[in-house]
Amino acid sequence: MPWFTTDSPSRVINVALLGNGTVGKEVAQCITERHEELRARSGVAVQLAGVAVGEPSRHPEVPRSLLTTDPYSLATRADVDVVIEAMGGLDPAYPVVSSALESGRPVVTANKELVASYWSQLHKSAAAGHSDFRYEAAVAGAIPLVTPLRQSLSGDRISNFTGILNGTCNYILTAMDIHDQPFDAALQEAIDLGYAEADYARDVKGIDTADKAAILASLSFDTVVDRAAINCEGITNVSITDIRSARDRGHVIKLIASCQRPTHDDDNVPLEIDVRPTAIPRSHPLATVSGATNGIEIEAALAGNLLLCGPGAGGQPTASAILGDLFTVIRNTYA
Ligand SMILES: NC(=O)C1=CN([C@@H]2O[C@H](COP(=O)(O)OP(=O)(O)OC[C@H]3O[C@@H](n4cnc5c(N)ncnc54)[C@H](O)[C@@H]3O)[C@@H](O)[C@H]2O)C=CC1
Ligand SMILES: N[C@@H](CC=O)C(=O)O
Repeated sequence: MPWFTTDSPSRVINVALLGNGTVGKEVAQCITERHEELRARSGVAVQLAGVAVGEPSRHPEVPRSLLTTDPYSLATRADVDVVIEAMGGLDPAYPVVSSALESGRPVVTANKELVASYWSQLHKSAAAGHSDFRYEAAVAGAIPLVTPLRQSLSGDRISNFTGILNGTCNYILTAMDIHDQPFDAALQEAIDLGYAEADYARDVKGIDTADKAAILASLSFDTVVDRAAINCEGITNVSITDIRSARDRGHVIKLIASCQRPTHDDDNVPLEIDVRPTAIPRSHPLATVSGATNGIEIEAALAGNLLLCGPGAGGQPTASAILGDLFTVIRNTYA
């Protein structure tokens, strides 16, 4: 039984893929190599209409006819049904994604900086164009988190969350703790494994974690978080001595993001989002979350304590979340 029934049994969905780096490459590979399997399972044929990149010569595996350096023209082309944005950054991502949404095209993005910085504007663009807007891949890689917050937990009342939301930082801290590895060597490994942002300062300074925490807080507490107001401290000042001294006390240092619902539901009381390296006891559930894995504890009135863990960075885990969103928007828009 296919996932969708459409007006045409051979419905073709044309996807504009913006970005063919660590994440985009994996998405492109799944769409092309698993085309028949996905068609049999879903009931629609998903194909790449084009791939926007910075330098076409660096992508010999993509047919030249599909490559473009103009993401705006590709995303708003008349034959494009869905846009997947995996370029990163704000420019041109913001004007391209908002135009696609306003013109009625559903958009799936992995770009947390974009979603956190332009939360209200992008949701307004989606509403104006009656377009589905999905960003599961933007927070904690493959862990289903955005969809559970938007759907499964929407009738509950979340009181707080605490999480490890950056794979690069957790990889570095784990390597320093378990292997006594120097910071720079561990960072280089995280970059080589495809975990780090194009500008790795966003990871190690805690900026990426703050973007993700802002998205989670907006979803958890039905509010619009002022991203610019979040103070964050990254892991650049965490030394091997700090790690060893925490270890001697039975603790482990993690980059923790936390947020609590204000005690009074008063719009004037700002949400406090905290991002900082924190020594937690080895018995804490997040203490065993190691390497590029992410983990988040969510406390809700009815559900109680939830602990979600899984691969938080890397091309394949992120592609998993993007493909899930892709089939959700196809189901919502074309089925
Ligand atoms: N690498 C990871 O583990 C994860 C990354 N993400 C997010 O996914 C997005 C992409 O990340 P990566 O694939 O790691 O980055 P990347 O740097 O490996 O790839 C970026 C791609 O976008 C293209 N691009 C950049 N600017 C462009 C422009 N102006 N016009 C056309 N193409 C352009 C580049 O040519 C490249 O193909 C970012 O928003 C990142 O935060 C999200 C979850 C995990
Ligand atoms: N650079 C990010 C990638 C995933 O969001 C990280 O390390 O977590």
